[in-house]
Amino acid sequence: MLAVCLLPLPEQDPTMTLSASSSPRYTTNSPIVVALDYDKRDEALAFVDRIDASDCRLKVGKEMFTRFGPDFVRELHQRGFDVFLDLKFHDIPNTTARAVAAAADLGVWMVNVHASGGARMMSAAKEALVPFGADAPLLIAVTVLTSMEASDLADLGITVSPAQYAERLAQLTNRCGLDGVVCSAQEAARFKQVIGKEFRLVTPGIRPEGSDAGDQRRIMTPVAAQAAGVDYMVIGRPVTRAADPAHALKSILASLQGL
Ligand SMILES: O=C(O)c1cc(=O)[nH]c(=O)n1[C@@H]1O[C@H](COP(=O)(O)O)[C@@H](O)[C@H]1O
Repeated sequence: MLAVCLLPLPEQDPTMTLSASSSPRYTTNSPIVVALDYDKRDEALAFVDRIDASDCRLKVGKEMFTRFGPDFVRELHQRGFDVFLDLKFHDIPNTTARAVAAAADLGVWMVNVHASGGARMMSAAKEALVPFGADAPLLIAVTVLTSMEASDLADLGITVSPAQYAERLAQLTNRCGLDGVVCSAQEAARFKQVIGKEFRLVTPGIRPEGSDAGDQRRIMTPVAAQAAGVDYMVIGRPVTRAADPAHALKSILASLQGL
């Protein structure tokens, strides 16, 4: 099922350990997941080659996966990084379950589906990971995209607030036995309180003080997100579009360590 290849352990960081899986599963204390949304493979790898796998995990989303495919994920694994495969599956239960199993075969650390695909879809996805045992990736569900605000939901006929709708989807995700959700950091404190500390919260829409929100709407700074209890913060453009992306990542890490 999983291809077996031996990856060298980076010697410089004793906090990192490989699991039995063929891909890296590092226990890094870093809560940062950098969204590698580049349209050029070489540009993405030039950035990756300047950072350390103990500083962050990497997210491969629709753009890079569509351009460069599973081989790009394997390249990141070979460089020692854990990968969050962010393809936000949303389909009939059978198709979603098979896609999630394909992600597990690739050896990724985390994979996601849309919670709005419903309970049967999420349960099928969860079930598809059972044969992978301890090597299964974390399975999380997207609640309400961080780019959405109340008026966007109203257009869809949803009249509750983004926070209320996200909570409803998060509760459903939890009942289906998934590992956590993607939500806004603005919802994190409430979800930790009502769903529990073990339920992982992955939060995009992270913007360091003074950086451009762009298309994001429900945003928070890295420091505030950490204080709100998020487990993993997804950060893209504030790092990748910075004049010096590796330096931007280090600065955000330093701001978090100052807490
Ligand atoms: O699932 C995601 O990662 C995701 C969910 C969500 O609600 N909002 C969101 O922005 N994302 C992703 O997180 C990343 C955020 O990137 P930046 O806005 O550039 O920091 C993008 O790759 C999005 O696809």
